[in-house]
Amino acid sequence: MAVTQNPDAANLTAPYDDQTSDQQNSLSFSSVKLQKLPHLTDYLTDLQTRPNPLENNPYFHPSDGFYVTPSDVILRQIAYDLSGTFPSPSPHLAYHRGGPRSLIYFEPSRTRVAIVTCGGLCPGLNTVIRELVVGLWDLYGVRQIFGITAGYRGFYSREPLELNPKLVHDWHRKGGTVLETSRGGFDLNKIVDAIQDRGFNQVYIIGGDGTLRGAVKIFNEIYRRKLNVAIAGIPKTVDNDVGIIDRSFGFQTAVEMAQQAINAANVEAESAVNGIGLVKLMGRITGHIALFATLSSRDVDCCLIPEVDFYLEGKGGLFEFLDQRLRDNGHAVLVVAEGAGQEMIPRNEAQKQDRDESGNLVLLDVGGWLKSELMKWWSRDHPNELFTVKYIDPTYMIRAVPANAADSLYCTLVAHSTIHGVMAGYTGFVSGPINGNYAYIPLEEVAQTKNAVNTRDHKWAWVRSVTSQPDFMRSS
Ligand SMILES: Nc1ncnc2c1ncn2[C@@H]1O[C@H](COP(=O)(O)OP(=O)(O)OP(=O)(O)O)[C@@H](O)[C@H]1O
Ligand SMILES: O=P(O)(O)OC[C@H]1O[C@](O)(CO)[C@@H](O)[C@@H]1O
Ligand SMILES: [Mg+2]
Repeated sequence: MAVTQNPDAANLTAPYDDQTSDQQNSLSFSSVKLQKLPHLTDYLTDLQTRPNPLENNPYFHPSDGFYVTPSDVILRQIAYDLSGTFPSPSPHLAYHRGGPRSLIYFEPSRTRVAIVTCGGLCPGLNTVIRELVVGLWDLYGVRQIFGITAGYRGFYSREPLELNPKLVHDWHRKGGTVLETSRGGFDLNKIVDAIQDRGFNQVYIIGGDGTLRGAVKIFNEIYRRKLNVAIAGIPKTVDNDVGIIDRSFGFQTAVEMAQQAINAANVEAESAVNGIGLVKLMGRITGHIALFATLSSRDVDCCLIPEVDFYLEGKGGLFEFLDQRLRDNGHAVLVVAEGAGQEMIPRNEAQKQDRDESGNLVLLDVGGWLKSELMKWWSRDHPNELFTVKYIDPTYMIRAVPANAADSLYCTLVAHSTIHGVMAGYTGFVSGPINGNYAYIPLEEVAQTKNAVNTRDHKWAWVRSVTSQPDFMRSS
């Protein structure tokens, strides 16, 4: 078999820095910049290729166009203003399209796989693990597949769990992760030593922003040691705080689960005199769950997220708004993301330092604080009127469930897309949907990019239009 260099490197990664502004404003192939993807051949130049075994799989009949080539790309941006009023990004960023390649860089019988889950739970974790195992086994004939238990620390402190399709066949029905997860315990050298000692040559790391930052370090160390080991990240973020990809698996399930809490809050509020239903939803630094749950509910009067400052008292404040809603409707429903309003809640010195095992700041309970402030406000301003606040905190109920149908489909596609990329020799990458199409994105780029709610785009305007809530801009 011929010795092959990374086919993408030579042809498609030319710099496009020196364009004129006219060229920058027009979308042509010459103004598209393909994001370079690390490949094992970047540092192991004599790797052999072999035909994709799907070629001989009795259930597959690869037709023309079945295999994805290095020139198949997904554009990052799909909305453009052709009048040129707003500058379009230049160059137009593109990523390699996910999918099977005609040549692969791994001999299936010598492939040894590790799969690990880290960070908080997310609906669909078990489905992704299941699909990785079944996909590697059925599509590529890989037989040595192991689960690393208890997150990153499991690499060096636990025996790997051998996985096969029979063992994982019903895992998609279970919430959580059968492999178990944890926070903290990231010891780079011990992890890479364990990967080397146990002979793993493909490592699939499923986790959120922290996990992906750890995966970048693992990839860099593997690169430094020049090991024939591919590292792939699969973004898992129920909060949807990881950038570039459309969203994570599990996010839609969490939004759907949140409806039960909002419905209950609405029933309680409607059934009381001057009733307020208050729901706190997950969202440490981003308010996507609260935002999407609000948009899909129609019963929410006000949505508070970390990206939008708010205040309680005075003109244009939350209390004035709620006073009016209670006068108009007799009840109101408030949805608050857990990371909202944190700077308004008094913190003692110990609470200022309080971090979880991974170093994430431990948040104070914004729902409990809001309830108590609401009660104080009402008894001060309306001492003789009935008032009720029913506070619902569904916390883990929105994430400790199996994925819904849409998220399950996502889990299958992301698992298979990642397997195809790894078998093709890509490493240090993440697979995820960009504008609905699965793409391969450099791990480092994803790990560095946060996905905050853009309060200047249409989604936040939709929230304002369904709730008619204040913008909390103080008039001077
Ligand atoms: N900057 C970092 N470098 C190396 N490892 C990290 C880094 N940040 C976090 N980790 C490790 O990644 C793992 C998961 O991190 P974390 O608990 O922050 O969850 P996460 O992946 O961000 O998921 P989520 O935000 O959904 O809970 C932990 O083992 C943690 O030690
Ligand atoms: O209690 P745990 O497991 O640390 O997880 C809580 C955090 O995890 C997240 O769900 C992110 O995964 C946050 O929304 C939440 O603050
Ligand atoms: Mg995180």
